[in-house]
Amino acid sequence: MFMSCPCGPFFRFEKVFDQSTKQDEIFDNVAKPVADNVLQGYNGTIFAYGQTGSGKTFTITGGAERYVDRGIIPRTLSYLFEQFEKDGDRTYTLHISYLEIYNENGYDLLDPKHEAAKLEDLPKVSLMEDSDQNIHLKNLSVHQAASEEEALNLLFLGDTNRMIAETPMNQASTRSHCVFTIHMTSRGTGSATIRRSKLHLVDLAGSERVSKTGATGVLLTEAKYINLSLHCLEQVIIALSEKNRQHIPYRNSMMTSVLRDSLGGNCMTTMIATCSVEKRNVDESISTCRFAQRVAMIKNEVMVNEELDPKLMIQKLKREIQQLKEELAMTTGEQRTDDLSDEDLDKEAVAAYIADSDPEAILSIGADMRKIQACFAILKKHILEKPPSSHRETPRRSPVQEYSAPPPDTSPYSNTENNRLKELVQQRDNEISIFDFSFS
Ligand SMILES: Nc1ncnc2c1ncn2[C@@H]1O[C@H](COP(=O)(O)OP(=O)(O)OP(=O)(O)O)[C@@H](O)[C@H]1O
Repeated sequence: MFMSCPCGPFFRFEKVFDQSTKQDEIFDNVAKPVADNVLQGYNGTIFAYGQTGSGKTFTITGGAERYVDRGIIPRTLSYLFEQFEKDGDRTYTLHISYLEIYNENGYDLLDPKHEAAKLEDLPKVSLMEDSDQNIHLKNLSVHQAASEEEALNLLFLGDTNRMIAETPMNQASTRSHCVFTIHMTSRGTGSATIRRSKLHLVDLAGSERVSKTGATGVLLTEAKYINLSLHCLEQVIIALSEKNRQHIPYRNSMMTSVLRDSLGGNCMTTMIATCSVEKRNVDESISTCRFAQRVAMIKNEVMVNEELDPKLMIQKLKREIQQLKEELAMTTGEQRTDDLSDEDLDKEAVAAYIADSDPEAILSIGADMRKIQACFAILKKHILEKPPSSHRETPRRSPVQEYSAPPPDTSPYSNTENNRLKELVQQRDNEISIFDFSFS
């Protein structure tokens, strides 16, 4: 679709919606494809950008008066729960967080103790970066919603907490950025793999230039912060749309830090540019279109976010070990415990082997990982206890004289098969230790 004015620049967009467009059409065209991808395990972001009063909040949250005016957030929640019901093969869990960024400070809109309180009373959210440069939001609460109703109640709580201030431009203007995030996890029945995806639904503050708002005092400060953060957003967008650009200035504002993944990361991002059709706002509308055009040039690479559930993995490995032990007992004809008793290993034969200076001496202990490990332990202890200078030469003895040959293999399986099974048991044991260690 194209958008142009007779005398001005020419823009090309994926789709253009006019004033008569209804909310269900916006949802079907814009939000539903993103929600479908989130259900598949991809991250998604939808953000609305445009000047004050152009319809960002109406598009993202909706109008409060009529049910048909519900915006993208309530419709997406409703759609997701509908899909959870339909999909009998997977179990879904949904959590919600709601962040407001006002004058470069983050606030948790879902703190139940502070309903309708002053914004400054809400818990302050700060940014933390881990060693892998992932951004974490400290103090932002995340709430589970088990049904559409619970999710809508959270949205309502957050919206009640949103800061509303009056400016000459608009009587109910949002002077902050709001990020409503749906965190979703899902697991296929009996599978140890979990999918985690996130959907950010973002309502940015008005993008108009400070001079146009006629603001002074606190409102001027707000406008400056808004302009600054939108400027930072613009800088990030420009950097991302330039080929071979090394440094992307995400850290310059809280908004770009939070949306780091959505802009140029592992995320399917959709921007809705809201424009006023009034003649006096034409400059702002052109500036919004220019920004949208730049955003459209960014190419993100996305992947499904899948990981192994450590608890289920441990259970699975333990089951596998038990089965392997049973199989091993069948092939060797002996029930083996994890511990090695004194009778199991001929320690004297091991000591004689260590003392034997014949480089070709052989120690036969059978194909038993427990015995092999015990021999290594004895050998190590011996090396650590005896300094090299104290080694004494021992008379050469023939290994044939000293040790009897291993018993013939009478089992229906070969030694190679037994060894393979024992090694598998050992390998699984090691994997469990790693998992136990990681989650202890
Ligand atoms: N498509 C629409 N249909 C009907 N009313 C609309 C539509 N879009 C916006 N409005 C109305 O216009 C007014 C301003 O819209 P809205 O609050 O969504 O603007 P905004 O871009 O979010 O402004 P701000 O930047 O100040 O938050 C509201 O009263 C809203 O109900």
